[in-house]
Amino acid sequence: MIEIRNLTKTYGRRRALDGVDLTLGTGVTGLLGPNGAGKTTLLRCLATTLAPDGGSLEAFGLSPSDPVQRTALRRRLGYLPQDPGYYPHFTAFDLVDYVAILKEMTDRTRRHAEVRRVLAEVDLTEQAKTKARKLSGGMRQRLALAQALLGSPDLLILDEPTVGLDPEQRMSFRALVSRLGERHAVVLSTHQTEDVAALCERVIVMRDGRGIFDGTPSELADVAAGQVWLSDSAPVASRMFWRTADRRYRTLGERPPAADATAPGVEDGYLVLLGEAAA
Ligand SMILES: Nc1ncnc2c1ncn2[C@@H]1O[C@H](COP(=O)(O)OP(=O)(O)OP(=O)(O)O)[C@@H](O)[C@H]1O
Repeated sequence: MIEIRNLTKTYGRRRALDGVDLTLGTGVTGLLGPNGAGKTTLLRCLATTLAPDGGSLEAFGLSPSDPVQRTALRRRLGYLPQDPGYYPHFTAFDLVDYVAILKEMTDRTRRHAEVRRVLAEVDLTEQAKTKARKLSGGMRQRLALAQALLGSPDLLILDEPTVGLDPEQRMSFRALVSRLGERHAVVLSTHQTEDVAALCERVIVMRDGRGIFDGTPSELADVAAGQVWLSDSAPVASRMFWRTADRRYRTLGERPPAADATAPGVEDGYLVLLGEAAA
């Protein structure tokens, strides 16, 4: 459905994308990677808001480099950018309606029905008449998602959708996105390994403008197999350890004295992978 081949993008002397190859289908795909890895740049190319320098990108057989096909592609995608702007004095309804007008939904009755539908989908029906500036951060994030859902796009592109949400909001947001993943292709970027474990069928780890891992969350966790340990005292010889909720020490790497082996999680695999990539 989406084919990306050898995609490159350079800002000045900085290679933000350094030959990305990717094929995407339905379901939820997560892009994970440290700051500056190129996630936003890749999502912006996919959302057709940024032109790559080289390589090819095609979604649903449509290429954004062709103006006519680009317009057709835009009709089939919804995009939640990293910093969605909003007009503070608009109500939730008016904001989504405004985007619907920009999306060329000209029939007023049908457009308003669609605005009500997407507001209900993100559980903001009761806030429809509330001004955007009075909404909480989590509600505003859901409002931004609502505009991306207009017209039931085949492809949803979500750039760090869980940023700024509290744990409860994150949980309901994840439930919403995994529900959407049943019907749409969803690509999201995140710094939260819990997001990936909870809702992505596939995870791509990026670093320095390249994909360095492509697999399921449990395959990513397996990268740290045999390298995760729990002990009662702090491991003196290791720098990769942290306190757990049950007041033990979780160590990545060599086995500390008197430590028990434990099953790796997505975060463990991610950290080991980044450590290996940096070595
Ligand atoms: N408009 C721009 N002008 C110059 N450099 C840019 C621009 N946008 C991004 N970059 C650089 O390109 C690289 C990739 O940035 P990008 O925002 O795609 O990374 P990211 O993985 O999304 O990072 P983060 O997790 O911090 O959002 C970084 O080195 C960044 O500084």
